Amino acid sequence: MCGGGVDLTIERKQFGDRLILQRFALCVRAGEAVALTGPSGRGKSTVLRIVAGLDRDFHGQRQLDQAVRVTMVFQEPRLLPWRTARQSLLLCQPPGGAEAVAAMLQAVGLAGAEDLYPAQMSLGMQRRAALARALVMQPDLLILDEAFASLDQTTAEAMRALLRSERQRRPFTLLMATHSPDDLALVDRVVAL
Ligand SMILES: Nc1ncnc2c1ncn2[C@@H]1O[C@H](COP(=O)(O)OP(=O)(O)OP(=O)(O)O)[C@@H](O)[C@H]1O
Repeated sequence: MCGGGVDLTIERKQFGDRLILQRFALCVRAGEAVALTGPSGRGKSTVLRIVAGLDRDFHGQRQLDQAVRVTMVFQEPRLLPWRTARQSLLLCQPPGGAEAVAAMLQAVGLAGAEDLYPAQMSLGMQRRAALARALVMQPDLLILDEAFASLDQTTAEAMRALLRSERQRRPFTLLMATHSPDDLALVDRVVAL
């Protein structure tokens, strides 16, 4: 086990009889930032879901410190349709309560949009709300699956800056799948699939 981070060995991962991953190992130290890159369909999201504990149907081993708080931002924002942005964040019972929720929504540029439902938000706004929901929980491990895709350059850069400042304020482990070369400046190490 590598210092409270992630220690993953996938001997084999199949969907039905399709072999997706074979003999893949990933070790991320606590506090490290790692990007997974590689062509579409190579298995990046699959690895992230396995690390997050959402997919246990594989041959191999996953070790994660029991006490680690993991949050994940999916490729699709996955907000609850019947909750406003503010309610979605509050529902997770974040450590800083309503004050932290308001501050985080402001930090992702959603001040004034706190009481909108997902259907009333653009995809980019939903993505930022999903990022805010993950960050406000003060995770030990944050998993991002192409979280900045479909954001315009300026907004994506603002989200990267937010991530950087959050990690400076309170160091946490970051594991992200990305196709964007701009994201690589955020990480210590790149793992190509
Ligand atoms: N639930 C599923 N059922 C069957 N096959 C799946 C499932 N999820 C993923 N796959 C298959 O697993 C492979 C890897 O998919 P995955 O989403 O992990 O790739 P990826 O590298 O993240 O791709 P992208 O960059 O396009 O997001 C693909 O061939 C995909 O068709």
